[in-house]
Amino acid sequence: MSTQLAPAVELNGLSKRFGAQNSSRVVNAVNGIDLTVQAGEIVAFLGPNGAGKTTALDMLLGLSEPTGGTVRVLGQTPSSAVAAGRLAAVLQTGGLLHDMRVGETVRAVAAMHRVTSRVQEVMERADLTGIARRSVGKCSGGEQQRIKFALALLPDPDVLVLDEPTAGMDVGARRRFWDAMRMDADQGRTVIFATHYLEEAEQFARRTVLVAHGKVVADAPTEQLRASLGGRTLSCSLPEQGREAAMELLGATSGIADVSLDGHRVTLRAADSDAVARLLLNELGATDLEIVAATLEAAFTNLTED
Ligand SMILES: Nc1ncnc2c1ncn2[C@@H]1O[C@H](COP(=O)(O)OP(=O)(O)OP(=O)(O)O)[C@@H](O)[C@H]1O
Repeated sequence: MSTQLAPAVELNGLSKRFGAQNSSRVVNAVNGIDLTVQAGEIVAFLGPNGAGKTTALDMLLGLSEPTGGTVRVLGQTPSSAVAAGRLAAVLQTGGLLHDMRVGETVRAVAAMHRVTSRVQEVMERADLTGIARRSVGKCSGGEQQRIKFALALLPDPDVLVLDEPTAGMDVGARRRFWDAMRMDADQGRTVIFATHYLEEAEQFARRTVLVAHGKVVADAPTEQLRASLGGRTLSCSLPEQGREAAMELLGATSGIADVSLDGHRVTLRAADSDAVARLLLNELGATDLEIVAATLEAAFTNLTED
């Protein structure tokens, strides 16, 4: 990998319309995305089905032309970045030859790109050395994605794009895939990946770009996105004496939502959990306080609901 001054990725007003302009079947799949990703960042593209993630990534990779706006990768057009081996991808589609063995596949593509010296390293990075002699056709979906990951690593690209790389994998396969990815990303590569899995964004990306209806609806550190949008859930036991009055007070306090009582335990959501915890413990005699961060799922639902 080489150092560079230009941002890793720059999307300006990126748009893609399918269908003729005046036709009733026109789809604005991507609708004016502005995004700058600096070298070394790991960014999740998170969004529901049909949000426009794949369409945006295809343009970022130069696989399709925007109908509006521009794409620069490391200051170049996507196709020159790909040709220079600086941009590579793991896509959902795209064939591997099933009759070839895993190691053979990686060696053949390495020979094509004249990078045979990298075979061993990428086999290790993608956790393939244990299955090098297995036929590709006998590999599980997760293993086949790791083969594609190895092929993408061969040119030692500065920017790696992954479109839902773990779609269809079970939890264990997903974890092994991300373990391999994490080891690699620690080397300073820029990684942009599309996912439906909220926990993948949470566990792997420091920054999350939330996409809905072809637009960016949020772009923030993943941690911050979750905290600011979802707040936290607090639950505690309230003493019987004064419980009714306490419930009334909680219900009437701004910044507190969804107050409910189950037996002697009250559960609520709060934006400022520290302040509410103080209120519960110091003023209302609460005990056994539990505070849980909202999931990204909650943040996601808040933001993408029409
Ligand atoms: N070739 C095409 N012709 C017409 N419409 C298209 C075409 N490709 C995509 N679309 C539409 O554009 C919208 C965005 O699709 P896209 O595949 O980019 O979404 P996505 O966020 O990647 O979804 P998923 O998570 O399901 O892969 C969808 O409404 C889709 O039906």
